This record gives sequence, C-alpha cells and structure tokens, in this order.
Amino acid sequence: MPNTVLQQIASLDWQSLQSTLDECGHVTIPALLGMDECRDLIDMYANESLFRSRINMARYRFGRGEYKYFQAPLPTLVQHLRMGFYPELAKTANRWLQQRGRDALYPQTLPAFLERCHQHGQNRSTPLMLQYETGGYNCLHQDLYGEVFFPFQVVILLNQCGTDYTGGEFLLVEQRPRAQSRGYAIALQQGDALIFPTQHRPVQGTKGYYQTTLRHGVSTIASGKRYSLGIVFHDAQ
Ligand SMILES: O=C(O)CCC(=O)C(=O)O
Ligand SMILES: [Fe+2]
Repeated sequence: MPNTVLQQIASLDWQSLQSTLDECGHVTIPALLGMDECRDLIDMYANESLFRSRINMARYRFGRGEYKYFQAPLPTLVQHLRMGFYPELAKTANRWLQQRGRDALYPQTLPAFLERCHQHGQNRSTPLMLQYETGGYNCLHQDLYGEVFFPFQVVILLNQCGTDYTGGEFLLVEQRPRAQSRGYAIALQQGDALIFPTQHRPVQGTKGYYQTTLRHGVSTIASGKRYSLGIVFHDAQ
C-alpha cells in the first residue's frame, strides 16, 4: 500500500488545525479516508485474527455495542494513521505543557513515545474498531490505559450517518473548574477524522491558563449500524 495517508496527513494545514485545537480543544478533518478505505476497514472487523480482544460493552456497563483492539503489528492503514498524526499532535501537546509552565514531555516520533510506554509495562496495542447496532451507545469515558498516556486521540467514522444509521453522534463533554459542564455533539460524516483531548486541555482565562477535563462517548444509535476506528497513541498495560 502506498503511503498516501501519511502524505495526506503531512499535507494538511497544520497551522490552522493547531489554532483550532488551541481555541476549541478538538477539530474535525473532513473526509480524511475515502469510501473504499472505510469499507476495507469495516471488512476487517469480521477477521478475528487481526484483533487481540473483543469487548462486549454492556458487560462492563460501558454502553451498548462492541469493540475490538487490533493485534500488533497493526494493519498498514491503521499504523500509518497512528504514525502520521503523532508528530504534529506531539507538538501541540508540548506547546500546551509549556503554556502551563511545564517542560515538553512528548518525544517527536511515535516509536520513541511507544518505547516509553513499553518501559512502563504498557505493551498492548490500543487502536480499536467499534461497532454499534440500533439502540447502541457509548457512555462518557476517558481512554487511559496506564501511567503513560498521550493527551490526544483520533476517531474516524467509517460509515455514513443518515444512510447507514441515524443518531449516534460523537459526544464530548468538557468539565470546567467551578462552572457547569459544556457538551459538544459532533455529527461526523463517513471518513471524517476528529482529533480530541484524551483527558485535559488548557483554556486561556483572565489569570493565565486553567485546565478543563474532557470525556467522550456516543449518543444512542436510533437506527442502523455504526462503525468507527479509534486511534489511541499510548499502548496499554
Ligand atoms: O465510536 C466512537 O465514535 C467513539 C469511539 C471511542 O470511544 C474512541 O475512539 O475512543
Ligand atoms: Fe473512547
């Protein structure tokens, strides 16, 4: 497979994406994947040999639906998405730390960051695919899998809202210190990638930056079946 996704990610307008991330904490990249790539990923879902484990969400009261963690080595497209997004998001992550008077923490490349995960006993791959049927949903949560975690993650919607399913919006809830929480309902289209914070983001206040806490989830699928791909950058314990 050619490195098209790597090239595509590298040629995005990162200056504009970075400033939206600074302002809003999250940003959508429309149609990063084409329909064929989305379909190929959905087809992978049935191939058990590609995954290390399958989670029935209702069993853990995580929601209603199912997800599977990819087995390492990751399929090329998934690996390229993880490799391609990491360096730019590491820059944002380090800039956010520096805004809050902290040292830059994130190495420039994904292999260097994963090496740190491995040193902390986090060896299991975390990119995942999720499948929800009518009535399915994903409770608000954070994807932290150990002491080491990357402050951004990416989700890509793999099928089409309105055609393949209805409902099922991506939800992001931002808890602000000493204030009420704010909710964002993000209606993604097939192939769209959404970058969002794993746990926190800095917000400029009158006396410098303060930190908000984020959780994400998915609203109820009113009809049909919804598929998504989650790119988590840290490996799991
Ligand atoms: O299905 C979704 O859109 C949400 C997936 C999710 O929770 C994740 O990628 O971490
Ligand atoms: Fe998640």
